[in-house]
Amino acid sequence: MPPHFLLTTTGALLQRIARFEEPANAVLLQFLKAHPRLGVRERQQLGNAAFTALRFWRLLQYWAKLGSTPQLPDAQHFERLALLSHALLAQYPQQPPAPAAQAAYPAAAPITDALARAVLQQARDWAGQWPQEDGSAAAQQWLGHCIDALQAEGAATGQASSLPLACQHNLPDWLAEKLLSAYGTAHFWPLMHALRQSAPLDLRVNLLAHKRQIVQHMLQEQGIACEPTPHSPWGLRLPGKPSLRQNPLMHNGTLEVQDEGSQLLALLSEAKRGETVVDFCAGAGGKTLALGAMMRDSGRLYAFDTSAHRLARLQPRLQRSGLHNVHAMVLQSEADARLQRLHGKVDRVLVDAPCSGLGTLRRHPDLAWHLPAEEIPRLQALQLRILSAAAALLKPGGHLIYATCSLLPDENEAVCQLFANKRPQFAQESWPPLLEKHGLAHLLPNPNTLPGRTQGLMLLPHLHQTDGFFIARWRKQG
Ligand SMILES: C[S@@+](CC[C@H](N)C(=O)[O-])C[C@H]1O[C@@H](n2cnc3c(N)ncnc32)[C@H](O)[C@@H]1O
Repeated sequence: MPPHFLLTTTGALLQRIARFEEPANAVLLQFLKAHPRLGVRERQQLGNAAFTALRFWRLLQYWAKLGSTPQLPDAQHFERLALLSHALLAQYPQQPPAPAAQAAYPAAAPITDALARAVLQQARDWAGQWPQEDGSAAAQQWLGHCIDALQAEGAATGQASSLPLACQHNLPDWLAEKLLSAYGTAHFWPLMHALRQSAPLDLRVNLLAHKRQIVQHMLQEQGIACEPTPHSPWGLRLPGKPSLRQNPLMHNGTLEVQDEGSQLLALLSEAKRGETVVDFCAGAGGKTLALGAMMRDSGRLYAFDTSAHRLARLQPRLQRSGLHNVHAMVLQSEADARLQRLHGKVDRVLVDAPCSGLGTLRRHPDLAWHLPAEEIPRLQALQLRILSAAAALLKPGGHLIYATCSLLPDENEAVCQLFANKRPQFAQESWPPLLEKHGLAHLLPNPNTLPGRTQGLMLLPHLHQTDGFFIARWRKQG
């Protein structure tokens, strides 16, 4: 049972996160700094409970408010959320089903009434053990009311999951509607299951340093359990998510933290030795480093971004990586006049475009609440502008790779379509042969089951155990 002070502390943290002014990760870090007396285990429990609350935000709000008129004072409301999130944490499976495969996630709402009852009962049992002055009786009464409501609803509907839809998808309505129409129920619910779990810790082995197998042994010798990632030839997955901050393999550039989907995106851009390659939206350089290793530190690799702050974070990583072929440049905008020098000269351009980031909801469950629906058309226009500017750099026969970590067709297929309408000289490359070449043909889901996915490759947490990524490729005709 979490001690009562941990529940009040979790409540205080949730109250800050719920302003949705800053990313939850940043709020958590500030909060932990301000509470130096918390032990290692308590810090971990606090973080896990806060992120669980964010993953089940609407469900927990619904339960916390049930039977409470007038509205509860804030502190009490957030303490209720805290109690429920700790109970959910104890009851909801944190790991993906094994073997993690499409069929393993049911195409049904994640919270069955049986699971809901177990969570509420767990919370009630804990509240029953509190001293009276901590509000034991009131909490038990409220939770009893929630259990009765669940039972009544279940009896009325006769469904395995009788909770309101919003309590099942836990997303803003506009977003749930968009995803449901993009993926259909057959994929929407398995996706919702997968997005409710925390992402694994994936590392990319820098092949300029060592082979993956050797690094796997090195980690295992340090007592760190790891296994090769299912799809990327460079990846290691660490199920226990140990802290690697002090690990020499991170300090000497042998390992970089990188989701397997992001590794695949670099792999499928197929950068080669001696080429001129541009990473147009390089950010802190996650893909740049992988591209540089693929090019074996030869040719020229340009890392562009409009954010000096993000690009600055690439520098120490570059030094560790052993790469010397990278030229970083902060752009004024995608229309920066200095880009003209490269027009028609580049073999390959990767556009890892700024996007809603919804494919990373496992790691950043609060993203959905920071994102206004009106942001999507703005992003789409920016994505199209960047893609068009990037296309101008390519020589005939060159390859353009467009990627987002968004789950929304508006930022993916729609952008490809708009680009294709403007630039008929760019021929879309077909995925099956490309994937086959890399032994990755299994990444393509049956196109009949994923509606409208004709333009790109979609990596999805419930199908591939990666963050959500969209990737499209074109070849500039000569
Ligand atoms: C998805 S992030 C890139 C992540 C990066 N590739 C990595 O692997 O770490 C998108 C990046 O696009 C940058 N960006 C935004 N507007 C841009 C523009 N007009 N031109 C180039 N980059 C831009 C952002 O600063 C951000 O770093």
